[in-house]
Amino acid sequence: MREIRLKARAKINLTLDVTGKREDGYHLLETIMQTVALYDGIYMKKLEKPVIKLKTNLPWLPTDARNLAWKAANLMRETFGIKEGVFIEIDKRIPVAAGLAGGSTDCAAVLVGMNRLFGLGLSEAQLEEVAGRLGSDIPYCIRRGTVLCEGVGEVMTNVAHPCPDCYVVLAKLPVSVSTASVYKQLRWQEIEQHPDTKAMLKAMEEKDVAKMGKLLSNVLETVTIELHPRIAKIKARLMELGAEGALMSGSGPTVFALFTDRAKARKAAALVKREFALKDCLATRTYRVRRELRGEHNNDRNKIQHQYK
Ligand SMILES: C[C@@](CO)(OP(=O)(O)O)[C@H](O)COP(=O)(O)OP(=O)(O)OC[C@H]1O[C@@H](n2ccc(N)nc2=O)[C@H](O)[C@@H]1O
Ligand SMILES: Nc1ncnc2c1ncn2[C@@H]1O[C@H](COP(=O)(O)OP(=O)(O)O)[C@@H](O)[C@H]1O
Repeated sequence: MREIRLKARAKINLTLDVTGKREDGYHLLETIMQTVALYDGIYMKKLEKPVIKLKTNLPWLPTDARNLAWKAANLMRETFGIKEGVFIEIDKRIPVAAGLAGGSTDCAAVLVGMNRLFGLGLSEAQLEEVAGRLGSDIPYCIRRGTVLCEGVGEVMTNVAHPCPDCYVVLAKLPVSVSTASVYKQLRWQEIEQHPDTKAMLKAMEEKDVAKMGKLLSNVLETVTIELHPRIAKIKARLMELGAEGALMSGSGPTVFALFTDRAKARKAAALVKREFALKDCLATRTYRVRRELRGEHNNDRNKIQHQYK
């Protein structure tokens, strides 16, 4: 194989709780992650020269070792003694620094692409292990689907009954939020309202999107909404426009809202985009991976055949 095209999909956090802090300062999480259909296009081609060349459609995005996709290719070359080089082109469609794991998912896709392009034969479990060396939510971006993530994101459990298919509006304020400063400002011991993760899993089992909407909860909102109160206004407007629920994703600033009706979701996205003068506001849908389409919730990672579409 000389070249490959992959779709690196974004994620949202349906619930996000902070349950403690590690000795190194990282916060311990309990979060239900969900893949959405929105993706960055990734094209990879083998090069004879031993170099990593990266190109993106965003002129200001770094294309050197600061880019997680570059880091992924580099780590794979070093770890597995790959002599040839690789050209990577990223068609960035996921808003950057948005709480949608755009960089992490590009990184995961490049790990998958290197595995296939160079015939390394690594299992999903092995890819997840390599991914964990590059960032805490990158193993999830390898696995995808509806996954309960604990630890700092790397302890993953496939959810028995994944999120029912529904429409998702993503609305990002044009502000940048530093994940590091959100965690730093979070007074996790004083949090009063914690997500009810078990109830969310039950609502998914019942395929009850309305119930899920009411249970959406993210403790990082307390910090980011204080910094950017317009996040709360966008949430309220999306609810007025018929959303079953609305929440900030990850450390923000993107707000997502769940809809059962496609036309309503598209209309809400168009209206919110105009009313709040947003560059990034669109309607997408939840994305299920093959194991979920087959009704499996196998946590034996070695048995899961890797599929990355
Ligand atoms: C908030 C979440 C939820 O899914 O997603 P995003 O908003 O990034 O999408 C993640 O926990 C984002 O994890 P990750 O992507 O690894 O965060 P990074 O930007 O690498 O971390 C920046 C800094 O945030 C702090 N940090 C990060 C993760 C964590 N569990 N606890 C922390 O305290 C650390 O100080 C770290 O140095
Ligand atoms: N391939 C990439 N795509 C987007 N951002 C990247 C990438 N590689 C590195 N970054 C850097 O990662 C930072 C966080 O971006 P991103 O992963 O999109 O945000 P988040 O973690 O909030 O979802 C950005 O400041 C960006 O410069």
